[in-house]
Amino acid sequence: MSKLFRAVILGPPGSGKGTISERVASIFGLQHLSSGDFLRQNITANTEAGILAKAYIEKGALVPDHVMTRLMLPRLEEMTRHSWLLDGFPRTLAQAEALNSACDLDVVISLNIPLETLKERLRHRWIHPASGRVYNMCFNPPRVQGVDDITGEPLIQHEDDKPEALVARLRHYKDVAKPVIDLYRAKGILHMFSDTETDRIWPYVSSLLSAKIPTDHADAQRATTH
Ligand SMILES: Nc1nc2c(ncn2[C@@H]2O[C@H](COP(=O)(O)OP(=O)(O)O)[C@@H](O)[C@H]2O)c(=O)[nH]1
Ligand SMILES: Nc1ccn([C@@H]2O[C@H](COP(=O)(O)OP(=O)(O)O)[C@@H](O)[C@H]2O)c(=O)n1
Repeated sequence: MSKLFRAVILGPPGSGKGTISERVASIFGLQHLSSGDFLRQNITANTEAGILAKAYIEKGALVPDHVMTRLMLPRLEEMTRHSWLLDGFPRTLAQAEALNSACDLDVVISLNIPLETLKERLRHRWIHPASGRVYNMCFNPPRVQGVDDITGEPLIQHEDDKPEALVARLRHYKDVAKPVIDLYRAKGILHMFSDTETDRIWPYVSSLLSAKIPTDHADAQRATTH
């Protein structure tokens, strides 16, 4: 069996993790595991973890480490036969250490986007709450203003994407993420990308993954997903 590929994408809210992950999933055939989407599914399904997490997310706070690891590690267990790209987890050093003890990562992609750009993007970000689909009224608008392309249901804006909550949230992200980035840098698997546009970062991410992902594996994954 060809070797499985394990990657993590790190970056502040609005840095383009979801956007890049979707491209990686469709082009390289990796499973995109978004902890934010998984949290939202758990909230909708009223699971124990979902009920716990909801109170934190509504306040714009981070969900505690033990809740996140109890949610995500079993999810990764289910994926032992797949290659994946993990988006949104780990967010803290404790989460990174828990992930370390569960699996070996091949690559960590870290998105370094200027604060002004993040603020501008998140101001325009709207989501379809049931699916987690993300739109940007400038960069990636829905086909019909204000409604989801697939279901036609209304889009909403996260409380914590509204300008008042944003700056504090982005500052806090930086403090919490620094030791996680340092850990992966020390392991020699960190690849940092800096720009204001996803479309300019994408070619570099794509060539990194082309070089790292075994070709037979990428072909095999694509064959099973198409
Ligand atoms: N203007 C602009 N918006 C972008 C770009 N890349 C992503 N976005 C939008 O910025 C918002 C945040 O992107 P997302 O992928 O959700 O970031 P995440 O929070 O890191 O997962 C979304 O509304 C995206 O559609 C870009 O290069 N330019
Ligand atoms: N490891 C994680 C991932 C998400 N979350 C929470 O879930 C929310 C949505 O996560 P997300 O990854 O979809 O969105 P952003 O990081 O773009 O805000 C975050 O704003 C956090 O409140 C968390 O607390 N810990």
